Amino acid sequence: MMNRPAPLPAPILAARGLRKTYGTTHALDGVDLNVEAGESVAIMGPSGSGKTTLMHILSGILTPDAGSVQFAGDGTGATEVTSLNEEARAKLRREHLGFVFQDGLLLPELTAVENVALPLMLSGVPRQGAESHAAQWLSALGLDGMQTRRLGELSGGQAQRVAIARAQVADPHVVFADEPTGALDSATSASVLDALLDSTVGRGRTLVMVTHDQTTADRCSRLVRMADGRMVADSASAAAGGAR
Ligand SMILES: Nc1ncnc2c1ncn2[C@@H]1O[C@H](COP(=O)(O)OP(=O)(O)OP(=O)(O)O)[C@@H](O)[C@H]1O
Repeated sequence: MMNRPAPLPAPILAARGLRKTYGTTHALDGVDLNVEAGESVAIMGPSGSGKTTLMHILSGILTPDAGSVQFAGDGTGATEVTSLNEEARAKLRREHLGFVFQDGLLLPELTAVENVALPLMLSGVPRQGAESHAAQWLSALGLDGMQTRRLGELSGGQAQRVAIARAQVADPHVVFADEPTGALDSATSASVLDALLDSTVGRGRTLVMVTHDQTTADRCSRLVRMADGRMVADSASAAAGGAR
């Protein structure tokens, strides 16, 4: 038994006062969000409510008009993502963040193992080492024997598993997923979601996921709801100590 509580770790992501406007549209209208390491956060809300904009700003794909995002997962203290230039944000994304999109976005001319190895090779890992690590991830995601298949030779669920392997291969602290099962039937969707959760929060990593699907959201430890560019509900603040 510990006789005093461990110090609270800093959130892995801390967003303050995020605003983003497109013309007269307030895509984000003052969003604050802390994400703790090991959480799986589902972001839900109507179409156009700002979910993707929020995720893109949290992950340094987009910069906000106002507000800040701090990332504390690279072992060097908190990095103010919003003050980095495009090149530094690209490096941070490549080395510390993973991405899974609805349509996988695999390169069709590359094999599964080449697609998964690519992020490592872009970070300077030699091809052989990158591909052997990629093959291990494909295997962990149930894709033994699929290494040399191209996108057109994979089912939708298999392609999403390849996309998950690619998102994990550089061992990112946070994986961002935008409707990762949105294009799949419900049985395939459930097994791909299992793979995504096992490979992220199952290993103590953090998952931030946009979804329209309540069943998918229910598998996450936390649910954040957006409406009109604002966060209108957060299960972590609804229950004392957070809903985990
Ligand atoms: N590049 C852009 N240019 C102009 N308007 C944009 C742009 N990106 C987003 N918007 C607008 O900002 C608002 C929020 O968009 P966002 O994509 O974040 O919503 P969302 O909740 O992810 O929607 P969906 O569920 O339909 O994907 C919408 O009104 C959208 O039309």
